[in-house]
Amino acid sequence: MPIVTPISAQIAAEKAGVLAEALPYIQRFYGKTIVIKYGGNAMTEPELKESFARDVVMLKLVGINPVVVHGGGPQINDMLNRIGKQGEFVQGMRVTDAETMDVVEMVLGGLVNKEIVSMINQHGGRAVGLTGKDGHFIRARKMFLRGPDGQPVDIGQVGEVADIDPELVSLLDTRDFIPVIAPIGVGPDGAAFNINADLVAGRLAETLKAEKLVLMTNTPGVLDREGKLLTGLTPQTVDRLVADGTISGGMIPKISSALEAAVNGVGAVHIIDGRVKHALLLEVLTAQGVGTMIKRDE
Ligand SMILES: Nc1ncnc2c1ncn2[C@@H]1O[C@H](COP(=O)(O)OP(=O)(O)O)[C@@H](O)[C@H]1O
Ligand SMILES: CC(=O)N[C@@H](CCC(=O)OP(=O)(O)O)C(=O)O
Repeated sequence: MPIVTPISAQIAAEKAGVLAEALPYIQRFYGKTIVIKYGGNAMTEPELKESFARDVVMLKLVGINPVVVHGGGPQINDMLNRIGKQGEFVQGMRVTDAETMDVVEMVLGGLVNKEIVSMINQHGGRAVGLTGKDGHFIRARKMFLRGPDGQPVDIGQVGEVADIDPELVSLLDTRDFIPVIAPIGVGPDGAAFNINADLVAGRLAETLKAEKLVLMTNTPGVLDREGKLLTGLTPQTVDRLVADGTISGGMIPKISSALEAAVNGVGAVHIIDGRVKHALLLEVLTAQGVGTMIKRDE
């Protein structure tokens, strides 16, 4: 007879408590869509990637529809370095010439996308990888930034979302597939556009009328100048934090996309630390608020 070591009553109660805690969240999100932005900075150790894949599969199995939008900024930088090029950013957006666009498509649409798809599938999910070129479902237009003098700055083949057709993603959801989306859009003439993944995730969450948008990154959330975690952020507070330089770089498109989603009807928007194991599960299925919550108003 196999020998079974009994776990202590206390550990058993703790484990049962955690599992039972998930019930109201499963009920609340059952049949609903959650858009998850998986940032390139959160894709570090294999163990973390695996915990992410398991979390996504688990959400799907309990009846929630996870839709993954991934980034891959650091992975693009690595590939650019290999061909002797240096990544260059303006206000958190990559300056994208024709050669860089090829690398972006190769890395995001190819390597990174397929790694995530394959990891989810290895854990029993049915993930399908897409870029906005598939069914032309993410239509883009060229993005112009404003320089300090108010003049437009041309950063090349960088796009903003013009329009998202939700049909393809909804179809995959209803057939129990898990869409995994690379942030590449298509212009009116069929050209590819490099779009910041936070912007795609935010617009997709709005278009799909998602219950929740979770942005997974490499900080505990939005931090103040002393490194303290800020939460319950509103448009007014964010404007002030950007103006005084507390929020900078890649956090700028992230927070503006989070705010837009909150203002445009996405029930809950969170920026969380993707370097924490099972951060996604903790965020969605427990009362453990990990990270910064964004609110539409005071
Ligand atoms: N106030 C802030 N709080 C937290 N992170 C900030 C802040 N301002 C700027 N950042 C930077 O934003 C980064 C996250 O954005 P980004 O590098 O684009 O991540 P991701 O690849 O996950 O999208 C952080 O690692 C940090 O360096
Ligand atoms: C226009 C622009 O900047 N596009 C991003 C797309 C990838 C991305 O957003 O990746 P992370 O989420 O990992 O930062 C880039 O080229 O890096």
